[in-house]
Amino acid sequence: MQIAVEGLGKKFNREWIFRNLSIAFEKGKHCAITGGNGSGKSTFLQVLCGYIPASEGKVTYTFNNKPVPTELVYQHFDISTPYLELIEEFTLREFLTFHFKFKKLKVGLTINDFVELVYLQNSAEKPIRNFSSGMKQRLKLGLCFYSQSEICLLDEPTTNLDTAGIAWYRKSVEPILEDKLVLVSSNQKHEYEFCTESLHIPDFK
Ligand SMILES: Nc1ncnc2c1ncn2[C@@H]1O[C@H](COP(=O)(O)OP(=O)(O)OP(=O)(O)O)[C@@H](O)[C@H]1O
Repeated sequence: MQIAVEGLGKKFNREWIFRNLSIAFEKGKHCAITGGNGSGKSTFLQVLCGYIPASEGKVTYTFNNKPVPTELVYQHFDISTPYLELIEEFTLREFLTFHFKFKKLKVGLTINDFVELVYLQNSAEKPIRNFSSGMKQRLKLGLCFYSQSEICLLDEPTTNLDTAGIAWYRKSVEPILEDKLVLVSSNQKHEYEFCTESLHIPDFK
């Protein structure tokens, strides 16, 4: 699996957020996307996965040596970002049942296993609108960790997590590193210590 980024640029109105950005992401080479607040880390991740269009350049995805059309790329990744909306009216169990009709849960896991892995076993029948921000964050991360997708995009993964939650994140991300390509947009080293590569967005102004 490979994601090739060539001459990528994104501007909002007349302001270039990044430009002339070329890089290749490959399985096993987990990458930290770094830069200060407002430098364009989230924007880069969203362009990468096709949520918002590039202003110039292109992103090409290859799986099993075959190119994947942009409109089908979503089948291969999960993204956790502060902007991601959950369906607040659903209970956790209803939400997971719905979500895993479209995405595949990791082989061997059940929805009950998932709920335990994200430490939400006492909240399976609770509406998501009543979750705390840390509970929602563990849910978002779990959706990335425990799916069959090959790519895991994590935007500020420990946002809203307390010390125990951060320890949970660090422990939970380790086992997925063998199966998935993980890209982490972050300013905090403890979120991306496992990464072997880095991309500093301000270098592409
Ligand atoms: N939809 C939009 N329209 C106009 N400007 C935008 C839009 N989305 C982001 N921006 C601008 O693009 C720049 C980069 O924002 P982005 O959220 O990608 O930064 P970031 O590096 O992820 O920041 P942070 O670390 O604070 O989360 C900012 O100046 C932001 O105001």
